[in-house]
Amino acid sequence: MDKKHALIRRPSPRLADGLVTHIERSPVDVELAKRQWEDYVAALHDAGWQTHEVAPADDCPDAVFVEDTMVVYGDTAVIARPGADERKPETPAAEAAVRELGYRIARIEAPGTLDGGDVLKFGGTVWVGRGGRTNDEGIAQLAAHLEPLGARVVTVPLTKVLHLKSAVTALPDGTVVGYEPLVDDPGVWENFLAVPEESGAHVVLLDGETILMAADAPRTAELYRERGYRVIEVDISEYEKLEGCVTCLSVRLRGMPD
Ligand SMILES: CN(C)C(=N)NCCC[C@H](N)C(=O)O
Repeated sequence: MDKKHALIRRPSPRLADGLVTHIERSPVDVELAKRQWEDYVAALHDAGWQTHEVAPADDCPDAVFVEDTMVVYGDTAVIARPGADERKPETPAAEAAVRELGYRIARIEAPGTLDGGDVLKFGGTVWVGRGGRTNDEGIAQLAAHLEPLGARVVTVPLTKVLHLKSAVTALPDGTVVGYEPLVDDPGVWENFLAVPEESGAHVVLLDGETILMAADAPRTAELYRERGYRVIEVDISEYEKLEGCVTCLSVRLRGMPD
């Protein structure tokens, strides 16, 4: 069976200067963060994923959150135009990495802004959070790129957290999971499931039965196990201090369950 592929980007030595918008800044232990990143990558490898490193961007504190640089749909990679100016230099090397892997490239252009973390895909539907980082023009451009490929693009309000995937992600069966106090409108999803912990709302699908999530949501992990999933937990405390979560640290490529 073909390996599953994911992009990753190692943390910058300036990680501790990463952006913080909705939470209080607290000191980041960069050495611990590097070890946590190695463990995250090892968890992907253990689950049968092959990783491809985007060239490091040592001057960009938030570059490790590589998910934000693009939206991949089928054989197309739509290169994001980050809503935060500090993050705009992150995209050229990310684009080079997916181009090298054979993706067709499309781009969000000014005045559009869009961060990959604002985009949740499942079964042909693409929900996009319109909030701090992604604007209407960015969403319109994404729709123009993806709708001809068969996607249905739905705009979702987002005011309480940084990115849509800070609020909700989807389980392998399509259930959308979220920590309700941080979800603007849970009614957007017919199959919404409220989880008891904030970081329990963030899952990376490793295969149809296996979920990767942060280690600080044990009650939610148990809930997922009760639903029959194998749950792998990783400690990403240093990234959470920068409003990062498990999804942000990779981009899953072709053939992945979204
Ligand atoms: C789903 N999420 C949360 C992401 N995809 N990205 C997190 C980026 C965090 C960074 N400090 C920033 O403020 O941009």
